[in-house]
Amino acid sequence: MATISFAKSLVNPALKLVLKQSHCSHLRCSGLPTVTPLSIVLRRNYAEKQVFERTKPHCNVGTIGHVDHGKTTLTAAITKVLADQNLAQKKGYSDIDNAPEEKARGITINVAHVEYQTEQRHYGHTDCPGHADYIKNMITGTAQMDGAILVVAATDGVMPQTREHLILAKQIGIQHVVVFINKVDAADEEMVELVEMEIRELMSEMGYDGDKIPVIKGSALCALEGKSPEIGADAISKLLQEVDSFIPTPVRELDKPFLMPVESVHSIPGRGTVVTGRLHRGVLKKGTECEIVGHGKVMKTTVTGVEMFHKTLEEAQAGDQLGALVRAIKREQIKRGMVMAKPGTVKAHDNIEAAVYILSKEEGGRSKPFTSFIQLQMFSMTWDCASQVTIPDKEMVMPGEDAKLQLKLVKPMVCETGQRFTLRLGDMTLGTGVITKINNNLSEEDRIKIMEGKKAREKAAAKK
Ligand SMILES: Nc1nc2c(ncn2[C@@H]2O[C@H](COP(=O)(O)OP(=O)(O)OP(=O)(O)O)[C@@H](O)[C@H]2O)c(=O)[nH]1
Ligand SMILES: [Mg+2]
Repeated sequence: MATISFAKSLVNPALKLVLKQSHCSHLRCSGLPTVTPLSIVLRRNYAEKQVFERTKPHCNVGTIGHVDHGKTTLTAAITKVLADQNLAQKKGYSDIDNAPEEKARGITINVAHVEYQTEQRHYGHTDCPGHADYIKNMITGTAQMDGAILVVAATDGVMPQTREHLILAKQIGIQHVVVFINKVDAADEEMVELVEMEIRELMSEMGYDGDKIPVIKGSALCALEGKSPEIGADAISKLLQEVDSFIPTPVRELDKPFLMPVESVHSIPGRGTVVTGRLHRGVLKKGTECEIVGHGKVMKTTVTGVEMFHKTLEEAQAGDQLGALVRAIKREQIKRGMVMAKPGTVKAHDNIEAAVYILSKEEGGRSKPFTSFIQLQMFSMTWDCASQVTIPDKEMVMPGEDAKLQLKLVKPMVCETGQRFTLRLGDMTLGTGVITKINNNLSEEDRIKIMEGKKAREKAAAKK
């Protein structure tokens, strides 16, 4: 967030509104520091003025793949090829590999944000220096990717981290992946073909359309060094064409159905009940029908007025902090943590799966591992709820590790796949995660068991 306000303070005030309506609102509601998109919309011209140049749609991509397969070399090569067409600033390998440290929810991630544009779009591109950084970045969404470029070296083929990054990409909802088979200068043709078959098979196994996925073969190093254009610069241009056409431009937050997590509720004499919060996505107008969901309730109502800074307004947009006057609902019926949304677009769930990163001790986490049946408090949007944890595929999770977890909540709360959350134990943040799957809601019997477990643990804690 600090970066965003810094960037905003550089903007001519007349441009603030434009920024707010375009990208900032989207950034602000992501709740995590994101650097690239703003650096894209803000460009320094040399008369020392900031100029707003939003001429093309924006898309976030990143390189993923096994260690040493050439992700950073490819990132540098892309900027070089585009710089030759005046579409990017050339970044050297070391500019990218010395990625600055970033902190998201206490988690330290080394991540390089590079920007460039093609004729079609602006891009924010993420490259991380190490495997652990990729895992953390994908889970915490330090730079959310709308699509990914999977780099596979022709000399090695599919390797463990190729798989691991792809599994995670699929789980967290990255639906579009373009493959770059790298290092073809160092492998014979037959080998390259075998690697292509192997990768298409793996993509199908992961639930992607392995036959249709674009696979480009080339050499990032040749492109970076300006050698053998047919496998160098030309292959990079081909890759970028595929990225342009295969990865769709994301739907802007403003175009999605509205959703506002409830922060607080007030009763205003003579007017009624006002719900406050920040509009997470979409637009909200006076007269809109809405549903208020969470804490085991679903209520229908109509928004009869929208206010910002004590002034009424016609329409609030994603990112706005607002108050919404609602018809015929009492203050006592609405609670923080519920979600106000377009009817039928959100549901409360209590049985979910997630990809989670557990903080190491140095990152502020605890020093001990945990096992199944630990009870953790889950925080997401404005709600928090006790949850019982199951680790389906290992004995325990160590600090500094990532894991797949099943979380059973003591009451249904609004959850969606791709939604991010943190897990806390007492006053300590244990980890952060993203919802990857929603399972059928718990039976009454299951819920009672979890509640009993919760009470027993509370009793034990009180005794201590
Ligand atoms: N022969 C050949 N070598 C390449 C090519 N691309 C990258 N390399 C070399 O492969 C090595 C690893 O490249 P990087 O770009 O650092 O790989 P990476 O995937 O970013 O590695 P990590 O960030 O450590 O996971 C370097 O020595 C590169 O020079 C290529 O097209 N051909
Ligand atoms: Mg690298």
